[in-house]
Amino acid sequence: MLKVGFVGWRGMVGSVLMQRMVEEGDFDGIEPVFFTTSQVGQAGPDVGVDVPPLKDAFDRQALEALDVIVTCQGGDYTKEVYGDLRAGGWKGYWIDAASTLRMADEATIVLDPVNRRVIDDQLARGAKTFVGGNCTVSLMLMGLGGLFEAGMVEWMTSMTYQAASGSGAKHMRELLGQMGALHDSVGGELADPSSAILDIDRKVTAAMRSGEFPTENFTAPLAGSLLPWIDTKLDNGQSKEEWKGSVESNKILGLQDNPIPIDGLCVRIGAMRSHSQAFTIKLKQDVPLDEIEDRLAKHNDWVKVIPNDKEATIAELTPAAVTGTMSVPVGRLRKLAMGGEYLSAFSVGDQLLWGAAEPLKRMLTILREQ
Ligand SMILES: NC(=O)C1=CN([C@@H]2O[C@H](COP(=O)(O)OP(=O)(O)OC[C@H]3O[C@@H](n4cnc5c(N)ncnc54)[C@H](OP(=O)(O)O)[C@@H]3O)[C@@H](O)[C@H]2O)C=CC1
Ligand SMILES: N[C@@H](CC(=O)OP(=O)(O)O)C(=O)O
Repeated sequence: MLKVGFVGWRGMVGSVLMQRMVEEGDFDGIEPVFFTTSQVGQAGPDVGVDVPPLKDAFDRQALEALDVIVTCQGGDYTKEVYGDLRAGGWKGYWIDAASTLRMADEATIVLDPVNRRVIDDQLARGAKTFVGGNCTVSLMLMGLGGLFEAGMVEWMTSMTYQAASGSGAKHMRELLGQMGALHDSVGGELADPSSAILDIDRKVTAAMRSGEFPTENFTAPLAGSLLPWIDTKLDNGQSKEEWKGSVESNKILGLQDNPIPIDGLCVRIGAMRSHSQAFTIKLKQDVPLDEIEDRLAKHNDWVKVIPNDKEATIAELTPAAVTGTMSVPVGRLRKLAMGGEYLSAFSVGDQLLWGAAEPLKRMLTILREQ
């Protein structure tokens, strides 16, 4: 029976992972050990099987005794622990949500409905380090996997609409705080149907720009606004989030030697936990739309093609409809005015499920079934 250590299980990503593993009975047939950086000795989570008290996440001996370590603790933990463990000769499997190791040669980015072949090849070669992809990347590939599988894509842009959860739990709280502050600034006017909308707008804008507006985490208003920059700046002017869209996608697809150009702008919006993306896809050939829809729909069990009409789009292709579900709808499929080789698409997906926890959960299952 695999002895599996979980680090970061009580964080936001970790909690979603625990929830999914309990739902699918994934704790049967493994020996789970739970770790913490702050609550050593306290009771572990209720996952339906007996678990020992929480162990210290920096206890080398306890970590070295494991066959698998699954961590959602974040990049700082990975930096502090992974290198030393490997240098000390630990040969277990490391499954990680953080970006730290993704582009390292020894690491495989896991998204098995898209790259099971790559994962199996790496396992056969003795690879031991498996990392979940960036959320927008994983969600894009879950939605558009059929086109990549068929080798149809010449290049692609991805313009993202990313939810607050991608920045963490405090940011989700702050978004709601900002929404509340905006509402509070015009509570009286909203209760009065005859109040002038431009007065309401002026007051809301003043509230947003005031020193009291809660912006400690985002550093700027997000509610009622948006933030067209995510993560740090690279020398070429891309944000790091935009860079990931290209390098991680090609690594997942096993196309590093002949990468598909993928680029775009990453934007934070006031959604809670589902990321959306608008794509312009340059196809290698003018393929009929019905064939495209068919390939997309058949690629995996979670993608859902939404007809390109207003009712279906508004009912099914929004964060409000998708959050908390495993579904990755893709719609707004049509040929653009530039010509038959130019396809538009729009997709939505839960950033904490397929965007973070699910690929890790499934990698653990792949190891169990080996
Ligand atoms: N692949 C992807 O797209 C994504 C990856 N991530 C990765 O996952 C990492 C973790 O993200 P996220 O889950 O948002 O981080 P959280 O901040 O929610 O949790 C991280 C750790 O904080 C500690 N913690 C302290 N206070 C609390 C509290 N009140 N409730 C819960 N935990 C608490 C816990 O560690 P302890 O028990 O040791 O105190 C927990 O494991 C990120 O740093 C990132 O690397 C995140 C989002 C998406
Ligand atoms: N950066 C993503 C979330 C995230 O954690 O990404 P990564 O796993 O690549 O660091 C977002 O802000 O939406």
